[in-house]
Amino acid sequence: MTVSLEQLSRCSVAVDLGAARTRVYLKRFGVIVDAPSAVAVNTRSGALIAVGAPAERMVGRTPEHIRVVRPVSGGTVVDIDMARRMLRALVGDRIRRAWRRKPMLRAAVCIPHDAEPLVQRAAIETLTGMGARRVELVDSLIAAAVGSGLPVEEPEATMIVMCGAATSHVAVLSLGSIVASETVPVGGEIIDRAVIQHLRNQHELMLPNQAVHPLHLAMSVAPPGQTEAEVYGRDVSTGLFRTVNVDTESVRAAIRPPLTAMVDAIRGVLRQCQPDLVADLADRGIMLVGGSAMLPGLDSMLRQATGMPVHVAEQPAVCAVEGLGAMLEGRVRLLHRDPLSR
Ligand SMILES: Nc1ncnc2c1ncn2[C@@H]1O[C@H](COP(=O)(O)OP(=O)(O)OP(=O)(O)O)[C@@H](O)[C@H]1O
Repeated sequence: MTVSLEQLSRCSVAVDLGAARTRVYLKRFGVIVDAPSAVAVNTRSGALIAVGAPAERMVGRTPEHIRVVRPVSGGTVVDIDMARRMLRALVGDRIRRAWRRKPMLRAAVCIPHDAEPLVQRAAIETLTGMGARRVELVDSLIAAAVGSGLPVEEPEATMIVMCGAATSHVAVLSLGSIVASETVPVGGEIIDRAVIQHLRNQHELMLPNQAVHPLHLAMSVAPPGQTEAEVYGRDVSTGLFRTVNVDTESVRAAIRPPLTAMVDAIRGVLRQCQPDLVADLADRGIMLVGGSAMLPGLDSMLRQATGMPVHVAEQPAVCAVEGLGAMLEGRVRLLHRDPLSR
């Protein structure tokens, strides 16, 4: 997977198809889509009922003939037809009209660092099926590093930890390329499951999926000293609705075990690096990107476990698509002329 900045500057659309969210950047407009990667379908007629946020709100609330489908899993398009229908509905008229006017339209897509050829093919087919004549693939780690403002083109090591929904990637970059990397199957979904399990064990409460995010938010905005958050759910034995006050410290403790895999991956990547690179990283530290980077306390936990400075990107969730967009707009300069390679 190699693509030059010149090839990217000819693209007009950048797409990041994630397990949790789909993001689209339109040249000269910026991010025009940032929506859940979810589609609600009528299983009898095959008709699309809702896409994005309205489809996600239906999860767990659908009658038998409606199914909420997620066409992307772990950064891989698993249902190409549904992914195309979802993208078409999300981008709306703006891109569809541009696509019709300019049939030679090129698109750039973020692709997971370790993507197999079949995964690459699925991403390309999704976009060509929508009318793109050429699709450029860019490593999502490089795109996110650019989007988070890391000086990827410098002869200096930078470390990025991309915390997604299904997976997290740890990588060290230097001179526009990835020097060392590891992927762990830990992301927001596993963390949410650990929270749900904790409430079931400690409070005999079945927490609805939609209530996990407000709990994260309550933990992040809790004033110092306030250690409780109110959550609602279904009582395991009576089946009735009830609310409980949850000790946020115990929730933090419950999510620590899955996060240790992330720390192990950081250590593994450091072991693969030359001492000069590790010395750069000791100064510059780790940049956290991806939606799960917003998990309250993740940065301090990683700081404590690694002894390195840890920073969260300004807009961690959209770093990859913003970085790819910056490449399309020609806002990225590389000191060397090599293609952006893995
Ligand atoms: N404020 C927040 N606090 C904690 N977690 C959050 C927050 N906002 C989003 N998340 C989590 O971030 C995850 C989504 O991250 P992101 O948008 O980077 O995923 P994605 O790119 O779709 O996934 P992947 O890279 O795995 O394909 C979800 O699991 C969500 O629960």
